[in-house]
Amino acid sequence: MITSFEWTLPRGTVIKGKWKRNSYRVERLLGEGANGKVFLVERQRSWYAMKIGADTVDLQSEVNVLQSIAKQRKGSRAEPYLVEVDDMRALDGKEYPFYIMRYIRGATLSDYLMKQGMDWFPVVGYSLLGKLAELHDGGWTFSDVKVENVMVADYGRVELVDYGGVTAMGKSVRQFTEIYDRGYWNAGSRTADARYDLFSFGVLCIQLHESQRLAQLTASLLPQNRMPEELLKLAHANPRLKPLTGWLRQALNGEFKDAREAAGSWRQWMHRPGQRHATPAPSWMKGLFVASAALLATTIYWLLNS
Ligand SMILES: Nc1ncnc2c1ncn2[C@@H]1O[C@H](COP(=O)(O)OP(=O)(O)OP(=O)(O)O)[C@@H](O)[C@H]1O
Repeated sequence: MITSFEWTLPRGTVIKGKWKRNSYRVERLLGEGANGKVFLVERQRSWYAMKIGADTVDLQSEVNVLQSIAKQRKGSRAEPYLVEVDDMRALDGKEYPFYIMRYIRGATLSDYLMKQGMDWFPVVGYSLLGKLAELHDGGWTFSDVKVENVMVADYGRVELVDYGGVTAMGKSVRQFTEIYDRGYWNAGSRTADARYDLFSFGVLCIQLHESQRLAQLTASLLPQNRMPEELLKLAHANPRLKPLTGWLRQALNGEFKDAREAAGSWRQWMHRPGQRHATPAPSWMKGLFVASAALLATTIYWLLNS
């Protein structure tokens, strides 16, 4: 595996693309991984995310996928994800490829749930299934579904990041993370299909609720004993996941036809009697409530005094 480069870009650094000549001002590092570093950058008062690649070939294949997805979505009203592709020269004198993408203003999945509460898990899960279904409709699998690659914006709206693993259906999955991988759990091949992502989604649900036990399990199991049944035991022992065991069994055993069917079944689970719903009021509504209460108090005070 190619590891990321060592240097970083201090706040205020201006990056000028070698070919397109557009300039971007660095605000801060958003994250980094095996394929490169992602910075928050500004250009003409708009924020973007800039991914600088450690390896030209890897970044190019990610860009190719993003370009194909963009072509398929041409005409859609959604803001494009891929904005620009270029090269830059770093202080070490070497050239690095980069691409500019839409900045996703949100928290990572685990941070979001930690802050907003686990009652948001069903909503977020449903939104993620919808995102996967959209990608599958275009003939792609995300392939590297994992907690780190899911960001959540307001009201539980999910965005996927890191398109480095996206694979055309029927091809071999190239980028995956062991514990989320169907092959690792002896539950099927590494051929990209909708069920591959649904399997990883199932592991993600367990990872969010039982990360420690899942880590212990993977450390203790012999490779031949890794089976979906072991994952389901973890789910069954968790009070929040227990009611979802039936759904998880279908996802982990590849029994859903596609992500839409899985999402439909998830929705039924969400709306089953007794399920707690996350329906917090939007912040503007809370603000409005506070303002009205203050206005009422002032009016009463004024009436009493006049
Ligand atoms: N468009 C974006 N908007 C906001 N944050 C982003 C965006 N893209 C990436 N990030 C942040 O940067 C982190 C690293 O990005 P990314 O996963 O693409 O890098 P990577 O090198 O491919 O990582 P990995 O080793 O997981 O493959 C993400 O986990 C996320 O926190």
